[in-house]
Amino acid sequence: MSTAKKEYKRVTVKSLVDMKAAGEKISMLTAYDYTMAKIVDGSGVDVILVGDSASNVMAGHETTLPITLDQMIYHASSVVRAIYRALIVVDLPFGSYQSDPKEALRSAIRIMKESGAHSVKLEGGKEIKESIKRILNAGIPVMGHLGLTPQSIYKFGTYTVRAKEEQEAEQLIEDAKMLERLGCFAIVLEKIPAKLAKQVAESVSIPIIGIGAGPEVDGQVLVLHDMIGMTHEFNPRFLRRYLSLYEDMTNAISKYVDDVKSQDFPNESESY
Ligand SMILES: Nc1nc2c(c(=O)[nH]1)N[C@@H](CNc1ccc(C(=O)N[C@@H](CCC(=O)O)C(=O)O)cc1)CN2
Ligand SMILES: CC(C)(CO)C(=O)C(=O)O
Ligand SMILES: [Mg+2]
Repeated sequence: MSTAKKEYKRVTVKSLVDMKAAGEKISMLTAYDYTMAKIVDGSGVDVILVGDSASNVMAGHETTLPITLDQMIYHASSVVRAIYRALIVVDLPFGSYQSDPKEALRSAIRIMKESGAHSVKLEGGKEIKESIKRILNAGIPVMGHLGLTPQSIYKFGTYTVRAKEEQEAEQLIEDAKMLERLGCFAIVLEKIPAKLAKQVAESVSIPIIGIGAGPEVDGQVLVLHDMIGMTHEFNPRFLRRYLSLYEDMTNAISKYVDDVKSQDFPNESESY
């Protein structure tokens, strides 16, 4: 056997739009490091998001606001080295795009140049229209993010369901149509009523990826550490856990501690 790597057909922004047209649902998960990204990519996930949720999950911050562009680039470059198939999206962190469109483009360019990722994601609608236009003009694919936008948590004060009022719902549909018109390749909808999410997915031809947005959208995204049960104190109803790694790891690590204390580890076959 040669040492040639298995050839994968890469997921592209175009293949995602084609998947929506064909009715094939899109799977998306976060990853922030090489080892996890390798497992996620090898499992067949279509899109890997290097989310600014790394601020919570990796760094232990209360919100996504503190993570920096340099830190996002570090996470993204680690993920890029791991993947063969998935499309990689990187969150532009808080403060790296809100000041003006030129700064937004500079930040997006740094991500593309220094990490090797394929696209960026920005939170917001009409208020960041000019920034999105500029980034798209430079040939950088953009994913939108509407509904619950964690970078503006202090504007709302809570993580409750968004766009329950008629006026907010109409604005959200308007924003989604605008993002499509500008040329975004997909939109994340976070924590909004399932009925509204369905309506948005039917109103645009680009894929709508939901998190807490019900089943009638074009794909789903979750934070990896949530769905494998490592973040056991995070329990929103939209989360389905596929493993209980917090407990399993605690048990395994406790066993290791016991084995060291009792001098069961290492044994003869584990020694030289
Ligand atoms: N790890 C983890 N961290 C994250 C996200 C995630 O996806 N998982 N996503 C972003 C934050 N988004 C949310 C979305 C929903 C909720 C949420 O639903 N929270 C309460 C309910 C809050 C309320 O109703 O007032 C709960 O049940 O846990 C919290 C953060 C960034 N950080
Ligand atoms: C998955 C999602 C949409 C949750 O807010 C995200 O943007 C992140 O992980 O940073
Ligand atoms: Mg994010």
